[in-house]
Amino acid sequence: MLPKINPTNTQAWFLLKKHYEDEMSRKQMKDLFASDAERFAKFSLHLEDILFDYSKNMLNQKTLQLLLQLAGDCELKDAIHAMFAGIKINETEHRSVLHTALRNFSDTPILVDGKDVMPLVRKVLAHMKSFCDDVHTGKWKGYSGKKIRYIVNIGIGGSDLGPVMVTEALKPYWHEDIEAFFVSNVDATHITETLKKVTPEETLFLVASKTFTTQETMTNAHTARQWFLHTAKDEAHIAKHFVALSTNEKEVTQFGIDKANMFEFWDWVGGRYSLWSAIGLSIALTIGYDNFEQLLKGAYSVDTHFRTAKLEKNIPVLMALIGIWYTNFFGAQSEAILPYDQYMHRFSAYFQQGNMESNGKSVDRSGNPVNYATGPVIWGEPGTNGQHAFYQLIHQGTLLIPCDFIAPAISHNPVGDHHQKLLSNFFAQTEALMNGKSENEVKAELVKTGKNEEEIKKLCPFKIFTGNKPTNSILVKEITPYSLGSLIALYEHKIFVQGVIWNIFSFDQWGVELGKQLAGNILPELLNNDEISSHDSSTNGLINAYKKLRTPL
Ligand SMILES: O=P(O)(O)OC[C@H]1O[C@@](O)(CO)[C@@H](O)[C@@H]1O
Repeated sequence: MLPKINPTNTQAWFLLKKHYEDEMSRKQMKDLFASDAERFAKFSLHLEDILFDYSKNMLNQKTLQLLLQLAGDCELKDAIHAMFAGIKINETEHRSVLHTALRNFSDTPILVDGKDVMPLVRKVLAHMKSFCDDVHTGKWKGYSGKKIRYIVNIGIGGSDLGPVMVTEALKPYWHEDIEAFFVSNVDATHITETLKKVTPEETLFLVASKTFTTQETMTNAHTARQWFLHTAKDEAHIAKHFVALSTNEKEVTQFGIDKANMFEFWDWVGGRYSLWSAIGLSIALTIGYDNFEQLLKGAYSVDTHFRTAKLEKNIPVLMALIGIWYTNFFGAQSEAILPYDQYMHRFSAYFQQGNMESNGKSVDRSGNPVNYATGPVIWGEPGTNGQHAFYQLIHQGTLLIPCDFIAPAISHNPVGDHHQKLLSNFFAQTEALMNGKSENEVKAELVKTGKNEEEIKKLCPFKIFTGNKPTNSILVKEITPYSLGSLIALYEHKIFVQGVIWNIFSFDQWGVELGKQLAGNILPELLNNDEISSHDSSTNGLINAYKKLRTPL
């Protein structure tokens, strides 16, 4: 069990509030730098090939000390131990939380209900490896004797976002004979457009679903099955072109996939934490099992850091505490993740689910409504594109938006000076957000343009940058399977730490149920032309308008 401590009742919270009101709410970051030449050295950390620079934040040593005291008051260390030890901290679903077991390269057994899960984990990994080898060598062929060339992963949420993000981020590592596609939306456009690009004889469908009951996934899987059989004819050929990634053997076999073609995982793996499991088969098939294993090892390295590093030197803990500082004391309501790497274009989307489905909660671990803010909105786009879309608001808007800037020092595509131009923006943006541009600096610039005093007076207010906009900078040597695994694990553990301190349950997702339930009620109403009056006037009005617009059934 996790402790049930309301963070606002801790001494640290009281002291942090006072520290914010008396000191930090009025502090200028540029003054913090001006008064301490060693600020960068003091507020940055290295973890293998990752540099985490948290110096461009609205904090000083006292802030950190109080945030770490908050972690102590909320018994964070015990919570970390509890997760790794397989204690059922997902209390509302009576489950352990052990995505870390999926990448446990130590000899340490991990017990769930008294049974070591590691033999099971290793058995599935071995099955994934041999399957990848068979597909890549052509030992596993399609029904007409052709090698598998196309992988189509059919899944949604955690059964899609992780594989998509990782295979996109690691495109330079793709197996030369494999092309991967991902279908998630129940909008038939997604499966229709994908099936245009593949052939039944050369395609392997991965039906990825922890529950194997998700409407979108099962609908798309049946459509893919019909499409396949239209050419292949014989249902016996299904076995060569459909595999299942799931915890639910009963539903898998009912769908018509042999359990020998099922790659299992377990209920102690949350959907949004499942890319390390059998859900990662699409990753392993696309980049090769050895690279998939490097991804696991990169995450394992961070797990070890997270479990053993002192809190003050613990990167995920610091990421989490800095986020709490802005969310709960500065009133920030969102955080931007801005990877300066085009391959990483789905990284922030991945953590929309990871973060918002974990910590988008308003009831604490005792079942009471919280009286403080919890999970922020997570969003972002790759740099430099974001600079031409929303940086105006980050620089000069009224909202405080803490940003994580991520960049590789080495590009996979070192064409001309492109990478240096990308990095010059990566460095410049956090500098500009921190320093801003003062009225005097603006006036001096405008004088040089030859504008008269009246024009300068009029224009000046619009060109001032207040600065003091907080950012973390994460500089990675290169985006590789290993370093990507590490980056993902850093954010996973940040989310865990925040959930512990916010006294919420981060590993269930009851909030996704109501919409699905009501959609199930409405679906049969759409399958006839009758006028509907069973809902509120808006829902009735919309449904009836739809029926008038569409071709009558
Ligand atoms: O893997 P599955 O069971 O098909 O669930 C898919 C997604 O649906 C959810 O919204 C839960 O219903 C996400 O938590 C999950 O990742």
